[in-house]
Amino acid sequence: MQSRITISPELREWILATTRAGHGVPEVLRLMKENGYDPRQSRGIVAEVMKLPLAALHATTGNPAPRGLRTRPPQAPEVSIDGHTIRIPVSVEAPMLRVLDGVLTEQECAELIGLARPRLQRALTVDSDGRHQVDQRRTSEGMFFTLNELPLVGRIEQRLAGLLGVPVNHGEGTQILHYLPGQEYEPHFDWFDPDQPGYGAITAVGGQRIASVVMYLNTPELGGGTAFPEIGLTVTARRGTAVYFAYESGDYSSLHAGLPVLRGEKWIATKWLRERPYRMPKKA
Ligand SMILES: O=C(O)CCC(=O)C(=O)O
Ligand SMILES: [Fe+2]
Repeated sequence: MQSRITISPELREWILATTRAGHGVPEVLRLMKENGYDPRQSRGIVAEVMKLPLAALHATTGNPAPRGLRTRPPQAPEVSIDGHTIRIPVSVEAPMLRVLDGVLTEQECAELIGLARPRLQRALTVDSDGRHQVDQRRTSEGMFFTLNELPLVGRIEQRLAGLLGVPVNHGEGTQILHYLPGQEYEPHFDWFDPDQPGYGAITAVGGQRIASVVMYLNTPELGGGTAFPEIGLTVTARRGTAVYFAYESGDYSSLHAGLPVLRGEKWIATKWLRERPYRMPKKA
């Protein structure tokens, strides 16, 4: 498991000396990339060394599109929405994260699994060109519902929109994933890397991702939780519960992983939200 990045004294000193010598943040980031640093982590490192908020650093590295919408984190102990009482037993501020108990009813979970099962395919991830491709880091099977594809799907989208204060049309289609014993989703970020060549294409519609909601549709017998290794948190996969977390691009505290299922199976529905209205790109 990846652990929190440690910043060596040498690197810290080099960043400070380079900026003192008059080089700007973009130049520092470029040099770090040339020397093999992961650009996604470099921003966080530079922000920390220079005691700058990450958002200020994005301004200096030229993010052309204006900042879009952000989610409104629901507050503990509970929120009532759409006739459901959603309890919030765990809150974290960095990354912004809430565990949401009772987002879905048992019946809704069972119905989603039943609808998704015949449509499962080897799960895909978005590659740097914005195309969907088989990803070795993710061994599960999955499928997507389009926005408001069925009354049940639309109802859940409305519920999440009300809960997080972001209109339904900022959501990507709900994704269902199915994991068998041994299958997992290795540590990753859900935000798109601004330094990847395909970033412009991926974010042309909808902009950057701003938050994820992972809803557990069943309770695996053993394993299968969602781990946040930077903060040492593992959320238990439990039918009807969800974990919501919000992030900015470059926020490495939002690193997370679907831990291997050890016994039984695991079904989740994932909702990714964008900063601007989003619609599915047309098939090529
Ligand atoms: O399976 C999990 O617990 C995490 C899933 C996830 O990270 C994702 O769908 O982006
Ligand atoms: Fe994820």
